[in-house]
Amino acid sequence: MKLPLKYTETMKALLGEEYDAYLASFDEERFYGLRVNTLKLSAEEMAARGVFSLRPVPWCETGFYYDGAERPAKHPYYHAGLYYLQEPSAMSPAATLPIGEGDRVLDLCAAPGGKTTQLGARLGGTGLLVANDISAGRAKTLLKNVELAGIRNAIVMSETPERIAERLPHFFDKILVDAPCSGEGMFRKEPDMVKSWDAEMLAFCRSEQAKILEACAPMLKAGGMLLYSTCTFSPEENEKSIGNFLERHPEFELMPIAKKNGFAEGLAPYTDCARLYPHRLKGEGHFLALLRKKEAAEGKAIPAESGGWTKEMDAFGDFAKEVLQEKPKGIYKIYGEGLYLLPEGTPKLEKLRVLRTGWMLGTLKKGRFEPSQAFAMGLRKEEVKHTADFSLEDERVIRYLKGETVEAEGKDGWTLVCVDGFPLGWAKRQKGRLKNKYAVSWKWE
Ligand SMILES: C[S@@+](CC[C@H](N)C(=O)[O-])C[C@H]1O[C@@H](n2cnc3c(N)ncnc32)[C@H](O)[C@@H]1O
Repeated sequence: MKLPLKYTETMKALLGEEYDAYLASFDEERFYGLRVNTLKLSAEEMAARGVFSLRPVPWCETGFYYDGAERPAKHPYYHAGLYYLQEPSAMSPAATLPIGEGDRVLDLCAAPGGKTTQLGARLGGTGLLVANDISAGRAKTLLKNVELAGIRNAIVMSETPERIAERLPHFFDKILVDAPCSGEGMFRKEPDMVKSWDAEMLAFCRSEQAKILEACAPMLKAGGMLLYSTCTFSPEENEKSIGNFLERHPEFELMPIAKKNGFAEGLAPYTDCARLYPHRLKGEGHFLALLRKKEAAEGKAIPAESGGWTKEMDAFGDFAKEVLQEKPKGIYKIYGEGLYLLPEGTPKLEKLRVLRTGWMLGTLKKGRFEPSQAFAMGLRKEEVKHTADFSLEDERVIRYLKGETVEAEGKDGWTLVCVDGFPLGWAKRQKGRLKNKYAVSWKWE
């Protein structure tokens, strides 16, 4: 691969005698990664299924390498949201940010959702996860991945960091900024990225990163933590971005990141940061900085959404009685024709571009309730009375995912279709035939 001269000169200066090993890594095979969605099953349970040849990623408890030829994206378990395909070094930011039960977490540059789904799994259904991406198109992909993972407690939006900061000061316990960057760490995996690399792009990224970090400062509570990551090696976008931020914000301090599993120190004086290089570990490239906000001015309370059962929701009440073991608990809210279950403490978000608030249960139309794909994905089989559970080898699984009508005996009415006990979507059963209600845009191609 032909690398820009300016880039190789910088890397030589950065790596010294390690530079040749770094260059040699371009001739090595790339690593494929898969991260288990622990909202559905544990990493051990996934490995025990033996469907892929999984080897652990050392820095992420739920991450595994797999063989590229195995194509896990073309597998029913992928459609069941059992895992997310993620480059192994990209698993490090969300694995490094400490997450506690009940935290309010913001993933500010989130699309397509690799780290959002990881944070959602780490929250384990507690607290609140706000996933944002400035690009409206990419935010749609983010939403799909949040739904596929079965995350019930997320808000997905497409906003500028400044507008979120205006509305949600002192609100978050944790923030992850996986910043837009020049992508030098991806040159090996995606050689086309080299073409867009130049000084102008670097300058643009630096200025974006500074603006994004600036907006984060007021959003964190005192004691809150911010994990800044990039997939680039450039000191300007990494240690310098962090250094400039710390100069402007003495209320923040840099926290040490353990240097194990091949992680290298950040450049002095920011040695507490971590650098991931492809010649030192089995992954591409990343930079991580963990910051803690020592103090914050008292913030005023942000008004929270409230709900309450209304007559229109009775159609869902009837559905729940018929189909579910128990009606899910939480704040019920109608937006447009959609019925949603909101996580506790959901802030009022008027005037922000929000794609999704909480768990979308379905639509209420003309006194009828129609369950959504997101509802199916957030459920566990045990929560539903009527299911059609096929084994992985059953040819009806792929036929269902293709949108076909399949046969399965059982009680007439709404039925949750599952593979090996994991929900795939809805069907309406009539006389042993499952009328397909799988989301059209999710169909198996
Ligand atoms: C490195 S990618 C994020 C990858 C993502 N975290 C994941 O793990 O799947 C950076 C993202 O930042 C978004 N972005 C760029 N500028 C932004 C801004 N000012 N505010 C929020 N998002 C921004 C881009 O649209 C892009 O999707």
